[in-house]
Amino acid sequence: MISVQNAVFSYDDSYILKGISYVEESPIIAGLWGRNGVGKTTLMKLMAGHMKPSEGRLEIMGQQPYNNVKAQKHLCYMQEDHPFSEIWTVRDALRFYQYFNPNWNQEEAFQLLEAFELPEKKKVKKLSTGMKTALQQVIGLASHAEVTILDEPTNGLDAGMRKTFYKLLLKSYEANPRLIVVSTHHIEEIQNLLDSIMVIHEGKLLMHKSMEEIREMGMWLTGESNQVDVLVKGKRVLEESKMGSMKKVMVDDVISDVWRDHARKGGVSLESAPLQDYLLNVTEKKKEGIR
Ligand SMILES: Nc1ncnc2c1ncn2[C@@H]1O[C@H](COP(=O)(O)OP(=O)(O)OP(=O)(O)O)[C@@H](O)[C@H]1O
Repeated sequence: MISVQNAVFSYDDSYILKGISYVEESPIIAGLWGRNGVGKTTLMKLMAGHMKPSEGRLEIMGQQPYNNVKAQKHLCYMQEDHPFSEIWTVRDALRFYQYFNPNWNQEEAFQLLEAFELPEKKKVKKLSTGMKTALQQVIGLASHAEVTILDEPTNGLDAGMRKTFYKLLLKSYEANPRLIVVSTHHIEEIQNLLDSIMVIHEGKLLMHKSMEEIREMGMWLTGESNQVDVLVKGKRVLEESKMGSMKKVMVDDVISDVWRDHARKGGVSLESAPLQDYLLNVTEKKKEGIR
């Protein structure tokens, strides 16, 4: 459905993406995560055909997306702060995207408008930031495009609206599975909806894993400093803190029976690291080190 082969992108002489390869062959909800400014939007714009890679090749449903109407028929890209015409009402915006999206589901569009409490007759330019984001997600979901790309779909949404969005995203996907790529900073909130995650770091794809795999990664060990030090010797430590004689250390490894056994013998407690903390640590430059 999406194939990205060694995509490179630079603005003038500044390289943003330094060779990204990514293939998604079946309908799933895929997360895209990375620190601010790493190039998530850039990658999404390349996938959506809004920009051309400096090198490499991209295909959406077998078609290269840049400047290609055939590929655009399979695609719906809702970028952050999506440009809408100044004179449009909410209804006009729906009509416009209905025209360009052959799989558009009008019934779902109206249900989504209602769920987000978006008034059809209101001018888009008069919507609040959160309401405008909600409108973008109504369009993205109602498009039923084979490849739907949502850039920061919860930007400006309050906690209640984010919850509504997650519920509607899952409902829409389950009724009509397609490839939905979602970039997000709210990884803890959305992780239960995702099937896989891509992590971009320093212009490269640092990880592309299933959620089952990535949830297992990273663990905290807490106990007497000397015991913890023995256990983490030779391991990749991502974060540590001391409280008196106690130490808490995050290790880049997966909890296993061997770890459980060693931890029990050393009187050290073991727990899995929250995903966001793990990702922040593996994308931090200088803190980690091998013991
Ligand atoms: N038009 C442009 N000209 C030059 N540099 C740009 C332009 N647009 C973006 N950049 C730079 O490209 C890099 C990647 O930007 P991008 O918006 O893709 O990152 P992002 O991961 O989506 O960030 P965020 O999480 O903050 O939204 C940034 O360093 C940004 O400053």
